[in-house]
Amino acid sequence: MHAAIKLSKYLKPYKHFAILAPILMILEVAMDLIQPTIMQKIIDEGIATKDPTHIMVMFAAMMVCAIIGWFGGAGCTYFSSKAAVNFASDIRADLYETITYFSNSNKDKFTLGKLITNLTNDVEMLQRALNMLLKIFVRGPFMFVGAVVVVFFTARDLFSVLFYVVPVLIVCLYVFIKLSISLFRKVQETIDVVNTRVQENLSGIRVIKAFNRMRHQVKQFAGVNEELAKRNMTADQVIAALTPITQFVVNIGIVLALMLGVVKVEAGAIEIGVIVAFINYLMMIMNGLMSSSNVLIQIARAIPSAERVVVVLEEQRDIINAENPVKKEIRGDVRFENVSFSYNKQVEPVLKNITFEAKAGSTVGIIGMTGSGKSTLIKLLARLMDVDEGTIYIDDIPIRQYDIETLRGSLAFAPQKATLFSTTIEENLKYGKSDATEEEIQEALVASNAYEFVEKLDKKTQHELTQGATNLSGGQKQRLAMSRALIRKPKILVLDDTTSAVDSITEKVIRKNMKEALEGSTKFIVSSKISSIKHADLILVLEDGRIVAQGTHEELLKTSEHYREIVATQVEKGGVLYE
Ligand SMILES: Nc1ncnc2c1ncn2[C@@H]1O[C@H](COP(=O)(O)OP(=O)(O)OP(=O)(O)O)[C@@H](O)[C@H]1O
Repeated sequence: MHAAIKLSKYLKPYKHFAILAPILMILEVAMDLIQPTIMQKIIDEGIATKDPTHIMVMFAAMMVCAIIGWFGGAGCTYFSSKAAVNFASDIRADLYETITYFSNSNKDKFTLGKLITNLTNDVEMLQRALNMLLKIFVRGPFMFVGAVVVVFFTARDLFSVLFYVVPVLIVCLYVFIKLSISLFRKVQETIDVVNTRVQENLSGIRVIKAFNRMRHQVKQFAGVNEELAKRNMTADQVIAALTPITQFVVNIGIVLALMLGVVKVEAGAIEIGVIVAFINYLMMIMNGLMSSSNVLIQIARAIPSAERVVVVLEEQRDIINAENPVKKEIRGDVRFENVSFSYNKQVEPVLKNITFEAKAGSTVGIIGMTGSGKSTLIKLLARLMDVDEGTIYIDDIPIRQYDIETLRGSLAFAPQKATLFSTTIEENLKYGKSDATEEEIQEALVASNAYEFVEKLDKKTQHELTQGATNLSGGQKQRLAMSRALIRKPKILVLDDTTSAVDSITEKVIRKNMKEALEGSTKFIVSSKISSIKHADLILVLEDGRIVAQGTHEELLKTSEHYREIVATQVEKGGVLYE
């Protein structure tokens, strides 16, 4: 419930619609409530006394009520939908923005499947609940109370029937609401599991095929799918049983009313029309109670969704701007001073006491065993995470003091996994520089040695990439990701193992082009290949999160046993060292 209150701020801009909708609904219900009384008057005062004028007048009154009621109902639907759709759309937009700004550690707290459920299913659930709340929540109680009051004044002789019927109806509905809340909560949890499975299976479809695990995956999915179907079925069956049971209770009420009514009519206490009107009101009482319970069920279903949405919206961004952040242009001097970092604060740090200095325009090569902390080190430079201890300086200013946009705007990052988007090659490059000209695009493609293969494509830079750029080879993807970084002409360029899928001749060309294109930029090149980093002005050798040696290739050959070992292994394996 707390979560629902927190989300109520999203309704504020649409409060006029949210107020108008129930008011119009009251109008519709009021008109509905008048109808049986008019009908009673037609029977008792018109038909019984054979007075056609009275019948016509009452009929006209009935029509007027019906038209006003229709306007009330239609207006309520229009305004409630407007409020609910906009409310949900704003929440969805905020969720998307929050997730987009998530840092690595924020993101690690949620599975992708769960975030997708948040953005789709949960928001949809909130929209439906609000729509129903605005439309029916007023209708149900108002119709119930209205019908009871009207019966009290117009059919008091039959009022006692309500004492038997209404409590039974209320108990039935209470049991159903309780049952359906717990059933729908289980459905929601299973949807989460299904979404996570779908997301994981589809993104890993190639691995699944390569390992011939299709049957296993299909079987595994069938398991969760069956569970979801079972839970949905149980919940639906419970809801479906509600109508016949309440109808049965109401039918008993009608029989009671008829039995009592016949006695009263024979005794001359009431007219027949009163019985007809009473039966109508009894149906309204049932409808009123049922629609109230439907709304309560829908709200109960939406509460877990609201809670999950609020958890994401309230996730504190851990990478934020300092007060009065520095926005000055970056030159590119980088200094790490005793930097330590851990993903999980409970365990040993992934990086320990990292200290080095790189002058603007120089090239830093980072090499080390897998898992030694190379990618982590450069992610810290882009402030994708913040250091736990020590300080990273750029141009002698701690990076925490920079405006994040200024910092990231001066930096270009080509990550280990070349993530490209499902749009054209040109648009992908424009992620690097949104206003890039045709010429700049060509230049960047040439620098990363991607020009030739792009030229061979039918539509060249207008070639559409599939999701995950599966219509490109690994090396082509890497080169496009590099073009996207190079097009920015950044002050600091970070390439995280971006040539692992590129042959050594192509790599040599790229290195040469990059040197020319980015003369003044500081370049960080992470690689497991000596050939990729041996030309660097400074090479950092990482082992188990520590820098065990640093210097130029020649210096390290003399001073570092560890470096010599890496070189020796790569020579043994036929690595190209001296091209
Ligand atoms: N998001 C994360 N959450 C928790 N631990 C992580 C995370 N990312 C990396 N690690 C751990 O941090 C350590 C360093 O990882 P990192 O990716 O920096 O190594 P690396 O040297 O770049 O390895 P590789 O050459 O295989 O890419 C590893 O032990 C890894 O398991």
